[in-house]
Amino acid sequence: MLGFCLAEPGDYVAREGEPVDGLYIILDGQAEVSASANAEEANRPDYVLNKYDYFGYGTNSSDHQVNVVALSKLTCFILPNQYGYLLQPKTIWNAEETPEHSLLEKILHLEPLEVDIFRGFTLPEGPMFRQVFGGQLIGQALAAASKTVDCLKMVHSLHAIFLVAGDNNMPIIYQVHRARDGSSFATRKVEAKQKGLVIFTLIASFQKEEVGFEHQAAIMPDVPPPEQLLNLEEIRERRLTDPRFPTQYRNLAAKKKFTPWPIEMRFCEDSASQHKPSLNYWFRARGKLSDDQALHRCVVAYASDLLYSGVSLNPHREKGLKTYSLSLDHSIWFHKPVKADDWLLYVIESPSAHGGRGFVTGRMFNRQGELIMSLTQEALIRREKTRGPNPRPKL
Ligand SMILES: CCCCC/C=C\C/C=C\CCCCCCCC(=O)SCCNC(=O)CCNC(=O)[C@H](O)C(C)(C)COP(=O)(O)OP(=O)(O)OC[C@H]1O[C@@H](n2cnc3c(N)ncnc32)[C@H](O)[C@@H]1OP(=O)(O)O
Repeated sequence: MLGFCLAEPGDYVAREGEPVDGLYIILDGQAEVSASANAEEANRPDYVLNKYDYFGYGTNSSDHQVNVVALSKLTCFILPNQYGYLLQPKTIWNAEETPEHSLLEKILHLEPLEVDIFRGFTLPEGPMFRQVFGGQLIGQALAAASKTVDCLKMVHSLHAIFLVAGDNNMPIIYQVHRARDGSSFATRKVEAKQKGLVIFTLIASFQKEEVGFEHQAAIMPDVPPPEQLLNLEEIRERRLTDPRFPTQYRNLAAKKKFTPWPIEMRFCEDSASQHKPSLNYWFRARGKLSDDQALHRCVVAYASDLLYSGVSLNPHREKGLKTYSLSLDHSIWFHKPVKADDWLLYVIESPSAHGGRGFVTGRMFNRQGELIMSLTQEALIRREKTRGPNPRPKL
């Protein structure tokens, strides 16, 4: 528990050699630090601690190295040792390969190259498409922007444009431009480059927590809870073993290289509703994510592009149809804090498809029915041109 310490003049607040039990912050009064009498320390002058000075947790030793004695009536706030981690500088993702850590932290990990310049990679363990996955660009660019913003400010909106298909086989350089740092808001522009060419841009706005007007008009649809639904891998498993599918189809499907996505998804409707221009599914990050809101926002941003624009193709799906689809732009508004390793319901609708472009809107709710995020995207949706193997990225 957090606590306070009240001391009278002459009281010892810390004694040399006794275990450090927390970080003490002086809220009122003065205290004197007196060094021990050993030879080396004896020459060190005593000094006085004033309001907002602190001592205790964070020194290199688990025992006090000095005495701290109240010079006047003293009030200290105590942050116990178990909360010391709050004072540690946090990376917004963890690249360490611990089995329980989410692959997403590795995917979103960036190497700092220079001030405001970072390098990201496309990992073979992650979902791989013919070009760099749009969600990866959004997540990594947001991670780069977040690293340059005061940690009290959180992203509340972002707008991204996909200019050129990225090459999975080369690193991506993220250059952050600090557009503005205000007292409540900060704005960042990020350019993602490969071979010197800008392939993607992001503009993101960050805000300090603020109390204000509140309402929520959006209502979470009534859908089964995730525990009652199958995930993508289970659906695939069923298809492989379901005798109603032709053996040839099952054999082909079994031969296809299959890498589970770092995002687990559970679909609320069965395949009969696949022709509706809408889709509801629960999703969450696989594995454990570090407790860092900036990271959780990067993770949902990443996940938000996985099964999204495809919904605008739903009414047009027919046997043998091969489509060519690419995200063109993507916007997100974060209304409330998000926990990406807990279930979120993604409610997607496509109000329009026209002129080779499909438009989708999305809302994400947490299990309590709170609207956490709103999203929009436009994507190129065409019939696939018949041609040779996958076209090479245009870099
Ligand atoms: C309910 C249960 C559901 C279960 C679902 C289960 C599984 C689902 C499985 C998978 C889903 C995966 C979903 C992943 C979604 C991923 C979304 C993305 O990540 S998209 C990546 C991000 N976006 C981009 O990279 C776009 C970057 N921008 C561009 O590439 C360009 O700006 C452009 C949009 C292409 C426009 O460029 P340009 O003006 O030059 O356009 P062109 O029309 O000239 O085309 C250029 C070039 O594109 C190729 N192309 C175009 N049209 C077609 C087509 N119809 N067929 C094939 N290829 C096409 C082609 O190379 C063109 O070059 P060329 O002129 O030589 O023909």
